[in-house]
Amino acid sequence: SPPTCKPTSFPLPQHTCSYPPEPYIVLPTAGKGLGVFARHDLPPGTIILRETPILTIHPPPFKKGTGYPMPAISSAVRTEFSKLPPSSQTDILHLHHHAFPGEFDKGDGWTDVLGYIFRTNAYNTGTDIGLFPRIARINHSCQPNAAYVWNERERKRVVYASRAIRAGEEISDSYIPLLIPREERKKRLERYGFQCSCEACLLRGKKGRESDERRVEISTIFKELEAYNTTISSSQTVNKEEEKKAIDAAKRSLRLLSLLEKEQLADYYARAYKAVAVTHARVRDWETASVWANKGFERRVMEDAGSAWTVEMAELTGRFIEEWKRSMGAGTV
Ligand SMILES: C[S@@+](CC[C@H](N)C(=O)[O-])C[C@H]1O[C@@H](n2cnc3c(N)ncnc32)[C@H](O)[C@@H]1O
Repeated sequence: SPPTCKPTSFPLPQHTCSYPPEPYIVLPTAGKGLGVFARHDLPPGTIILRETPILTIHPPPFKKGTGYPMPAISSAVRTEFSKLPPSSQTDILHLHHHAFPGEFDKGDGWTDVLGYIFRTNAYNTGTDIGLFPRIARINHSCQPNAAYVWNERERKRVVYASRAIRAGEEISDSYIPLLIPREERKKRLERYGFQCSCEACLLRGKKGRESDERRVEISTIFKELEAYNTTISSSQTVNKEEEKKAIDAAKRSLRLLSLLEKEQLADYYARAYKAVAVTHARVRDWETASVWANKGFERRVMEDAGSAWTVEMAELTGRFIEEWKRSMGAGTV
């Protein structure tokens, strides 16, 4: 049951609650270190955490294959760390870190621990990379129930429930792109020092292959549809071939939805809803286009009400509804 605000041992102004009613609690897990758990049922869209980075660095150039060079990362982190107050330094030093066997013996040893902490916990902050000590306690899943967005205006990372989360359930997000097969995901997770044991990663044999195929197909359909959906105009004249292409694209967008739902990849729903809306606008099915544009808008709003994506979906929804009304003859004399 959700915790109640207990009376404090000293009087607070206007008897305010002594702690914010956070929707999560950090607890030890079985085999994953600490983890973040829902204190009560969290409907999709519930904001779980909003956090400003405690430390950021401007990343050195990324090297394909080997990633960011660790010595440069460590040195940048050490510089920023030294500017922080002791309480923030303690928060950072308490974070979990993973180092590969032998890394500590290679010379830099413990002086590099900040680099390993950073490698294990950091997230992007727009153009930089930063540490968020509370968000850092969220464990990974390849079928996560929470998603995140970087809010540039507030300079905060926002984590929200992307699916319904039950009270007591562990909250998970993803450290890696998810539209790749299990073996590739496994490789990408190596730097964090664990093997994912989410439902998707535990599938074996035929079921495992089918899940991999679905993820690759989702990625292919996104690429196809996003390349195709660059322009839409209600008054466009189309020849037979173009019309057929448009019908196929609308069908593919519905397949995309069903694949995403099967894989429960809610992180990608907003992107898919836009693809469904725009492909249906191209075949002048304004009702479907309006409904899915509005769903996309609702998803984007829950991430960040003021983002360019939210504004775009609001505009598309308005436009498609106008076309829908026109197609029904509404507004004509
Ligand atoms: C960003 S931290 C997450 C919080 C961490 N569990 C802690 O105790 O602070 C990343 C580390 O958590 C652990 N971890 C995260 N997701 C995991 C998972 N799905 N299975 C096992 N360990 C996981 C790994 O040790 C990883 O290096």
